[in-house]
Amino acid sequence: MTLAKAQPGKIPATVITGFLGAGKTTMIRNLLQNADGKRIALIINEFGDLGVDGDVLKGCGAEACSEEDIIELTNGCICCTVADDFIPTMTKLLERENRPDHIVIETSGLALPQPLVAAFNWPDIRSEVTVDGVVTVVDSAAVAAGRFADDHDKVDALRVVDDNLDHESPLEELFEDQLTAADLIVLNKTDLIDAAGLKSVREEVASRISRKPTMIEARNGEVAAAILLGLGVGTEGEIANRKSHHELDHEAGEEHDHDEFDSFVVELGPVADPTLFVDRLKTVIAEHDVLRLKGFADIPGKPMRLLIQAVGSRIDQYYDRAWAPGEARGTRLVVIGLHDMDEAAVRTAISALV
Ligand SMILES: Nc1nc2c(ncn2[C@@H]2O[C@H](COP(=O)(O)OP(=O)(O)OP(=O)(O)O)[C@@H](O)[C@H]2O)c(=O)[nH]1
Repeated sequence: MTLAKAQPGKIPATVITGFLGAGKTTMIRNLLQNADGKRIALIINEFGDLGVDGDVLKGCGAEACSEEDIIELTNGCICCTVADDFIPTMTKLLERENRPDHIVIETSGLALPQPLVAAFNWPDIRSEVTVDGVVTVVDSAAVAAGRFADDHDKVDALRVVDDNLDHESPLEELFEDQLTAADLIVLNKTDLIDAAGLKSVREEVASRISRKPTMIEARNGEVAAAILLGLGVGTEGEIANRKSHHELDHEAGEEHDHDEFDSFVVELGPVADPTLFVDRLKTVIAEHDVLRLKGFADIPGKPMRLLIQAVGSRIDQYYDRAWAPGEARGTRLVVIGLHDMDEAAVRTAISALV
């Protein structure tokens, strides 16, 4: 890949984006464990009030990135808090005596990468850092299952009765916006689909964007550091040509917000039977169309907490670390869905599982 536009003296920053649960944190964890001796500072932005990603990454014990190099931005989606949150964080990072070799930024699964990349054109940042590249992680199984494809016939039919329906679904728009910003697309979770499925995912992804960024395939986010880092694009100089739906709408007078999505945290007591709990959780997720659920469960008699990760109704679980001395044991799950998700009903359904 070309290094022509790499800027000597500036710290390269890689922006990693992709929809909820695509595998961004998993890919970064793998990167930190195989960083070819680079010292990496990590800025993580998560949607939902429970820093699960930060916890997962801090617990990975990789030498490339100590705990002080992991910075969590928790005041909402990074694309909306660029001036208040991201710029001051970057400035502080750059003032450090011991500067990192590379900065990796994980956006929330609901963030538009464009405003973040554009922030690298701010004078204080531009002189010191450049965007090495934007990497968009795709959940190939979710694409194959039609998660991001609107039923256009249905929408067209609804539009006949409601002219205000001029938007694609929020999922479809975000999916396209995150692809539009990409310098490299990682088609992840290839283990969950067959070769024919993967071929149609490639075609579908390609059909969503006019540019042709490189597309690679991965499982469990296993992509070599030499591929992810060192793209040398300087994306901040090109981002004006990769406008999101929201920027285009904004030019037409509409504002961007995250009202289309909602999140809340459910706190529960101990979970006596984790197998049964997870099994029933799948049903709750499917019935209420929960997009993403993640958190930790307290299993009586176990010294470790159980990490629960659901993307749609596919759930992974493993004991990730021991409860720390003095740490209050408890079950805490963050739930993310579309804004019309019935929070009270989901809370009641999940609470009934323990
Ligand atoms: N089967 C399979 N599961 C995967 C793969 N990559 C990630 N996962 C699982 O998918 C779930 C979500 O992965 P994350 O890495 O947390 O996804 P994310 O994009 O960081 O999620 P958000 O930060 O919530 O947007 C976890 O349970 C992962 O173990 C993969 O290639 N195959």
